[in-house]
Amino acid sequence: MLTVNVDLAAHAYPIHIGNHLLDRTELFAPHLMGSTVALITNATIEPLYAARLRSTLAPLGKRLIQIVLPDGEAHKHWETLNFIFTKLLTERADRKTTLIALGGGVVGDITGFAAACYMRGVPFIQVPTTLLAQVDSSVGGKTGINHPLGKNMLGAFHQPQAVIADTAVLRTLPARELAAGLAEIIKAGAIADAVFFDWIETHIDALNRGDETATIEAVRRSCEIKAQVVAADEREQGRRALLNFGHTFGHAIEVGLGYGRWLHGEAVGCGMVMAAALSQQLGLIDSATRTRLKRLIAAAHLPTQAPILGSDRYLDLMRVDKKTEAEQINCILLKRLGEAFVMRVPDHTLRAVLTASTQSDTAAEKPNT
Ligand SMILES: NC(=O)c1ccc[n+]([C@@H]2O[C@H](COP(=O)([O-])OP(=O)(O)OC[C@H]3O[C@@H](n4cnc5c(N)ncnc54)[C@H](O)[C@@H]3O)[C@@H](O)[C@H]2O)c1
Ligand SMILES: O=C(O)C(=O)C[C@@H](O)[C@H](O)[C@H](O)COP(=O)(O)O
Ligand SMILES: [Zn+2]
Repeated sequence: MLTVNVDLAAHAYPIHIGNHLLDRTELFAPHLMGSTVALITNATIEPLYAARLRSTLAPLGKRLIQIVLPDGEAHKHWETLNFIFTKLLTERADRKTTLIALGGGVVGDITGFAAACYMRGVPFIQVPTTLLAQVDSSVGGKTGINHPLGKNMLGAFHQPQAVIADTAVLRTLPARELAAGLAEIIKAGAIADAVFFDWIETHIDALNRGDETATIEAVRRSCEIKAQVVAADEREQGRRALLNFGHTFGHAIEVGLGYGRWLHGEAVGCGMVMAAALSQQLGLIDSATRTRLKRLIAAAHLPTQAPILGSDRYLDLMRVDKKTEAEQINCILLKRLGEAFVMRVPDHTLRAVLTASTQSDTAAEKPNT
């Protein structure tokens, strides 16, 4: 096992990474506060891993409440959140109850938001079970739900007590979900670490087939990068916005097509290609750099051609982004591979890139199916 620390003064916490951590009672014990634990998972993960986690927790003698959510991005909304609150209240969960999120980013984001709200805040632990959740969503304390008009529009910053990432559970992850996780790994390299980006390029085949050593290294380095960014700027006043590379376009794709049609990682993969095109259009990077990023995203089996929504619709959707100020769209752009920055981009420049990115391939509307 290896551990990456998130050095936040008020609430620092460990990210434990390794195989079979789900069975290690001693990793959970220090982070369970009161007498009750609420294990929150979804209908797909429950039959795979919940019993194992329940027996890991059993020696600690806590009362255990289990809450099983419907699976999917389309359920990341207030009704599912309210379902959690109703269960917690019915079961008399008190304000020392620790919530445990066992699942991917959807379970993690909703559970974290439930923890931020329930009785004005209870502790929670992230047990991420997708590659995407292990490399990105379980770390950093962004929690929330979607609104029909915008992605992650309701939420809170609420840091977990710990992240326990059991890389062995990735063996049951469908290939399409593995690829989605690779998008956020590529993002970490593209915005912050050119050497890591090179490493991903040379290990992409190993990562695609879920090679254990390569996967653990990718999880470790991605978490390290995210932990550094979050420790420097927990509430996204500046540098943390770089973690949004590809997301201004990506979130527009997710909302525009309907939640769940493209996976978050697929939309972000394609969004990074679009952001690289924009960076080139603005004269920040050359075509060789843009092509390198696009090739890596394609090699990770992610879509590189944007779905056709129409430029006006894209711009409307992009303007809902949380980085927008006074109706002006802010994008994360590349200076080079390994270095990114935020810039306000005028609509006419975005329109040119949107037209070029969507003009040729209607098959892109449904990736990997
Ligand atoms: N909070 C953040 O910082 C942050 C960062 C990135 C993404 N996100 C959010 O995360 C979400 C995407 O997360 P995701 O990609 O994990 O998707 P997800 O949570 O929908 O999980 C993907 C699918 O894999 C299944 N699954 C999970 N673990 C499995 C396993 N071990 N074996 C078999 N199947 C398994 C799930 O049931 C689901 O069907 C989006 O809502 C996105 O907005 C949040
Ligand atoms: O942690 C962050 O900060 C990120 O931006 C990570 C992203 O990968 C993630 O998708 C996040 O939820 C997007 O944040 P949002 O504020 O744009 O909703
Ligand atoms: Zn993301």
